[in-house]
Amino acid sequence: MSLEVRGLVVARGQAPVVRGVSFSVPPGEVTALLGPNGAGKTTLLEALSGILPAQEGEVWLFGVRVERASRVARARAGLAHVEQGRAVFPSLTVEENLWVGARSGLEEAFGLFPELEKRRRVPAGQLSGGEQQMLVLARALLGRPRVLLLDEMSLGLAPLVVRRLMETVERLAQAGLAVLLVEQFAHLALGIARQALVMSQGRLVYSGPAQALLREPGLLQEAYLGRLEVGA
Ligand SMILES: Nc1ncnc2c1ncn2[C@@H]1O[C@H](COP(=O)(O)OP(=O)(O)OP(=O)(O)O)[C@@H](O)[C@H]1O
Repeated sequence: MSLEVRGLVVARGQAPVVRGVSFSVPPGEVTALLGPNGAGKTTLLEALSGILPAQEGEVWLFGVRVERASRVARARAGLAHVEQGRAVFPSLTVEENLWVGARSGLEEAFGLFPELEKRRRVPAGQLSGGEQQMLVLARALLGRPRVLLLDEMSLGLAPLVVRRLMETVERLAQAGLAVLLVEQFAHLALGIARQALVMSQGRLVYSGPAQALLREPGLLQEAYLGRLEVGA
């Protein structure tokens, strides 16, 4: 397994927001992490990448325990986290934004996103929302991660643009990456995922094949409402 999580508890202030979550993310596929607003998905990703501390539980990256390791150490171990919010440096050009990430790998990034190559000397603030998201993703990939955490890339983007991003995510997984994808467009996420996890009120209420949720929309609805047991 690329990433393994056991009994993870994470708090915001005094209140536990992630309450004993266990799952694993294998290489070479997308695992979708779904759930209603406030379920704890962002908090979970932040604890995985070391932005927030874990109160209890274990996080394993390629067989090494990292729940007390720094953010930088986890990044060095192969973890990349694309946070919510699409933060680019607006006054820097596309190229300069990528140089902030690394000095090499630019052509690879442009291979993945030809849209960006055409606009490499344009200030990132002038890009469309979709192009900015491609830039953020390209920057995360410059470090050649082996595990990729993606938090709601689609926020505020048109469905067509989201589809384009999902296709790229699918290709990245096919090339060997382990992807944990938090996504509001549940059907698009399930369409490229093998496994799905659904969180509700800090707990995992579904953990199983993505296809099962796609085939039975009622199941997804029940999971969102927190009426399913894990593994259902
Ligand atoms: N910075 C914060 N300080 C205190 N509480 C927070 C903070 N951010 C989130 N919370 C609370 O933690 C809980 C989980 O929020 P989180 O953002 O992790 O959920 P989410 O599933 O990612 O939802 P969303 O889709 O809205 O981002 C919510 O009850 C939220 O109100």
